Amino acid sequence: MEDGVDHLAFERNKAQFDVEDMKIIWAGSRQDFELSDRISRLVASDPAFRKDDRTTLDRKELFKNTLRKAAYAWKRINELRLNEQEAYKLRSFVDQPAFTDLHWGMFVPAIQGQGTDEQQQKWLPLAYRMQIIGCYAQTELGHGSNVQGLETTATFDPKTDEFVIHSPTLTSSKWWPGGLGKISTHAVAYARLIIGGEDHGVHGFIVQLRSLDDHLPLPGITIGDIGMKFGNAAYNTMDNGVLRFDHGFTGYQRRKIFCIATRYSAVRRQFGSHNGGLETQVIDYKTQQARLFPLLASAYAFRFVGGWLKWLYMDVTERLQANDFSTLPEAHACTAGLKSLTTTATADGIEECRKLCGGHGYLCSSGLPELFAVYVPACTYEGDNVVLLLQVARHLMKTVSQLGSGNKPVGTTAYMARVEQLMQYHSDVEKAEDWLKPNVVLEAFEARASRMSVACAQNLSKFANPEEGFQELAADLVDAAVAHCQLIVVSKFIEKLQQDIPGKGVKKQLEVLCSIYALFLLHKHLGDFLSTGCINPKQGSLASEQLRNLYSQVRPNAIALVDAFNYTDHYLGSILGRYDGNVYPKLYEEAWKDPLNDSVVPDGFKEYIQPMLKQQLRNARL
Ligand SMILES: Cc1cc2nc3c(=O)[nH]c(=O)nc-3n(C[C@H](O)[C@H](O)[C@H](O)COP(=O)(O)OP(=O)(O)OC[C@H]3O[C@@H](n4cnc5c(N)ncnc54)[C@H](O)[C@@H]3O)c2cc1C
Repeated sequence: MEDGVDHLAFERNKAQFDVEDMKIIWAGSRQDFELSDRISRLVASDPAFRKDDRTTLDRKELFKNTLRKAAYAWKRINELRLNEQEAYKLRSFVDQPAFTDLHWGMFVPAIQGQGTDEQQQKWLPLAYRMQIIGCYAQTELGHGSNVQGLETTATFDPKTDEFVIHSPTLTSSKWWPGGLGKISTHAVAYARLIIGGEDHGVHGFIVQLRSLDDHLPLPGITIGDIGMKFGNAAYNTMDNGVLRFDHGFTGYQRRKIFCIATRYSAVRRQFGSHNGGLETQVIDYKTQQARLFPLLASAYAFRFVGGWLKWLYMDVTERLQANDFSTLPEAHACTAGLKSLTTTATADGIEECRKLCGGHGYLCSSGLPELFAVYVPACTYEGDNVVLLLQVARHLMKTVSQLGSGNKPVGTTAYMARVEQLMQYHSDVEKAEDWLKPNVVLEAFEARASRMSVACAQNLSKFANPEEGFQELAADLVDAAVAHCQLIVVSKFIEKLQQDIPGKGVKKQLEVLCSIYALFLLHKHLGDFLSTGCINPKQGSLASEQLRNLYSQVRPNAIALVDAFNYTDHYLGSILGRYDGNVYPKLYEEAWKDPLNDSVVPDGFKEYIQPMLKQQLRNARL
């Protein structure tokens, strides 16, 4: 394999659609594509942003390296006069979790969203210029999901007109906030508001943590990093912190893996050589396709539901401004459920992709171990995924209970209004191709979701105490919530396909991917569809037959479909996923860069190994 050669060119020539057109669809618009393309190339071409040495650095070196990159990124953002959107893209393509993520993603939005006018005027200009650096300090050692259980207190002192923030117990120590451990000068800290001895529940307070001159913690504040986390490098670039107040005073990557696993599956060959010819590309094994292509389809499905979520957010914001709260509970359930569904599927998908890449997927140079370690906590932070699904289930139970009351279900629960019809539904699929009809798929998903919700509601009604019933039936409720959320993703993919989609062959590919996504879910959750009586066993096997046909259709397009993500090799950070497919020489080259290969004879040989070989361990100093 030579350098400068596109080893995947034969794969790219097979594509039945125009990959440049798909890049635009993937990005959302030509403008979004051009922006991402420009900024990702800017980052990739700047040696200051190199990241291939990350897994070999010790924690202190890694952390300092993160600080340097964050400072350099901010310098470039100012020098190039990047706007907010460009700056956000630049930080994303630097691709190294840092305190700045929390500053811009949680601290600033918390002040914008929850601060008073006075607080906004005081703190936002400083935060925008990074003259103060902030974090979001909510979780405590004793409580994460249960926000109402937080123990930190903020007691109003009328004599000084100040809030006294205090950590009364060990378990009240703030624990986990990113950027808190070593860097943040300020925090939006959540504490119980106590006025005149009365507890007014949990509120956010802007608290200064460190001196703006010498960075030392302010009096009464004990602060530090919570220690090493999962994996090498990975999230260890972040100073997740611990904080205790002793009466101190006060005043917010999944597609990479699919790209890596798809490209490598086309490069990797095992068995099947005839008369000394080439062996079989592992991507041509049907088992590889059945594991890989649903993941590829999910990347597109989640991309489109993500675009729709943006719209939902804007819609709810506009309504709130007009004092219209009618869609808020449904929008909350929707965002909570989709966060849970997509992060769980992606975390599981990363491990599947590692296995799809065989042994080499276990090497840090594959990029997969680091991606795994960085990504998996997303199932926990910003709301534990099971806790979030239980919130969705509560909303679904409320929706079902109100069905007869004239309270019409809105948005993504609107299908529930047809519950009587959906309870009578029996799929009319007779042949495998029937499963390609969007309405056939949609109705089956609607019937399954509504029947699972109705069954839960019926079982709940058997309990004298509804809360006891909710606890007892929690696992079934979570399954019902998952069914509802999967319906949302499938329906939004289908809606996207009803729009005008320009570009040669693009729409056809998206139709194939949409069918794969939906039929794979149906295959995986066949038990749900059968036990609720939405489909019969024969129709289940017709869906599996159609799925196999669809895998054959996507096969020639697989490489082009991941090329459409338009990732630079820098951003992808994986030898297995290289655009040019030149995997083996680069893996070999990379191995020699490991610090263990700095010397031919390893440190420790003389003291420990030589005495063993020479049968002199008895006298050795161990
Ligand atoms: C990498 C990382 C970064 C983070 N960054 C921040 C940050 O910047 N700021 C911040 O404030 N916090 C941060 N956190 C904390 C994060 O928000 C919490 O970890 C999260 O909210 C989950 O809470 P927990 O850890 O208490 O889990 P727990 O709630 O203790 O969950 C433990 C188990 O109990 C289950 N469980 C909990 N409640 C229920 C229930 N009612 N019914 C059924 N099952 C239940 C959960 O499903 C889970 O299986 C971060 C965490 C991580 C891992």
